[in-house]
Amino acid sequence: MRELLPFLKLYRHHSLQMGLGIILALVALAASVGLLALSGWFITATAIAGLTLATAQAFNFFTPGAGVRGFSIVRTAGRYFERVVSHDATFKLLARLRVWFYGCVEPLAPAGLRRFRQADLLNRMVADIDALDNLYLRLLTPLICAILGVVGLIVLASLFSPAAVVPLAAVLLPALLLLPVLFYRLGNRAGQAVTEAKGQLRTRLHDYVTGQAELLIFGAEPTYRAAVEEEEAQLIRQQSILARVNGFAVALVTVLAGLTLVWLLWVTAAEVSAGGLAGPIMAILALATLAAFEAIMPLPGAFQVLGQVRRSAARLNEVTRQTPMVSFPSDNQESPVVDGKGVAVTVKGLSFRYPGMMGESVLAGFDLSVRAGERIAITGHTGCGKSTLLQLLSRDWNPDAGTIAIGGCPIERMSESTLRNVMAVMPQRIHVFSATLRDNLRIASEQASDEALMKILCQVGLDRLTGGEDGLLDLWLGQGGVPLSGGEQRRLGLARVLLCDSPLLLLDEPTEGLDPDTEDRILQVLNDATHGKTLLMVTHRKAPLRVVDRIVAL
Ligand SMILES: Nc1ncnc2c1ncn2[C@@H]1O[C@H](COP(=O)(O)OP(=O)(O)OP(=O)(O)O)[C@@H](O)[C@H]1O
Repeated sequence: MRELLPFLKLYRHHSLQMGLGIILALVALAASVGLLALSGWFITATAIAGLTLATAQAFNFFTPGAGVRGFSIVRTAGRYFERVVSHDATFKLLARLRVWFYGCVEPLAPAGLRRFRQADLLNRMVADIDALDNLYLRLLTPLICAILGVVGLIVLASLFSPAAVVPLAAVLLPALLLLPVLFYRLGNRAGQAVTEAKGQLRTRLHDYVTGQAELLIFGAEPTYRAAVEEEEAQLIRQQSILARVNGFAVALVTVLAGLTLVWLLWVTAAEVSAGGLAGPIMAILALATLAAFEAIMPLPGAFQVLGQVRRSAARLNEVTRQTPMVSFPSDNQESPVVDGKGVAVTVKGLSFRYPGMMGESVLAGFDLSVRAGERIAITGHTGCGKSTLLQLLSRDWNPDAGTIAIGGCPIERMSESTLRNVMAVMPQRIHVFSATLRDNLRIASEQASDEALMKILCQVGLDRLTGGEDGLLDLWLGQGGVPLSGGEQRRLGLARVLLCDSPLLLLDEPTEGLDPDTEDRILQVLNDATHGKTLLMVTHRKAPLRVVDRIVAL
């Protein structure tokens, strides 16, 4: 159960509200037992009172009638407020869990997240965190209610009939101890498998849907669909095991309730015949026993989901317990010196190999010295490490050996915000957010006015896109909206870089996929915009070499 500890610690922040939820659940349970018990007594006592006219006239119908109504109002109100309070606590808890999880994930990107597929990570973030709400709602609350409900019933029984304590204690106490253990064992393996299978199915489905075009073109769709169906069948198999265990739990508790009732009636009937116990009290005990089994009923289900909850917690811990490969000092230990509009970049003896990579290092003892305001192109055969160099400069990874200094300051001595502010990066793959064109641009400069955004769009030639209803900046991009061509995506990436106004620009293939005319135009913009700035541009093409001062072959 150690995997649950980090999450239980987060529960502390909402302990008051969660405690109130449990108290309200207990109030609702007590009212439920009271309602059944009093109703049983009332019906029996009324029947007995009705045997003679004298007793019928003397019988007080009003007080127990009011009691029945009172209990039913308290039960309804208790259940209502218990739901409101406990669900509100759960939502707050889920929000805290998500923020905490995101806080753990962020420093891992990108190096530490490489082993997780996107859909799998999303599944952990959504479904596995959701599963943790079971811990409070379906496990903790029913368990506490069941324990207190059973103890309360046995104490109540002991007040009226010591003989009734025997069947109640003999059945309810072992049930309280054994049902959780039994159903945890029965549901554990299938529960864990359900969590795992849901993750696998979502990941496969995501691949199947996003790769639909390729699958159809290459005729691989039936094979892929069969794999998705196999994952689904696996999930259904495990779910049906859980459903059978659940059915068994309901049957077992129902049989136990029936047997306990018969036993209780047997011993209390003897007491009633002997005159030691009033008939209506016997009815109270019988119906209170049935109500107590209502409190026991959720226990098997609760412990059945424990396997799923533990697996979800373990899957989240797999992510959160990783140490970030790159860590930044919280405060700047040194600041880079900006010379004019640019910064100098010095790389000495840089070596790097991706974790788990076989063969030679991507970079081995690489040196580079770039003056402030110098513009260089980095060329070399495919796979020689050009993009890796840019990623090392922006600290996506730490080098295995060697040093990098920007503006005379070693990059590991800069806080993350200083490093991000000193450079603007255009990566090889541009991420287009499912958002408006304006929002996609504003990730580079939150304060940029619409005029500034339009000016940049004109410069990179994206002003010719067909605008949304409210104008070009409101055009919806991304998966759900208008897809951009490869060349348009590159120009969006370039527009972001130009908006940043940083002294150091790292551009990875900025003109890839552009026709010669557009490329010329973009290079002209780049030439004008990068005067005085330091530019490191990775390229395979000849045209961009026109705008640089020096070419470095890797
Ligand atoms: N995240 C990664 N994990 C493991 N290996 C990687 C990773 N990224 C790149 N590589 C490998 O490192 C080598 C250098 O990759 P890199 O992307 O830096 O090359 P490049 O020179 O930019 O290539 P291209 O010109 O094709 O873009 C390649 O062999 C590549 O397969």
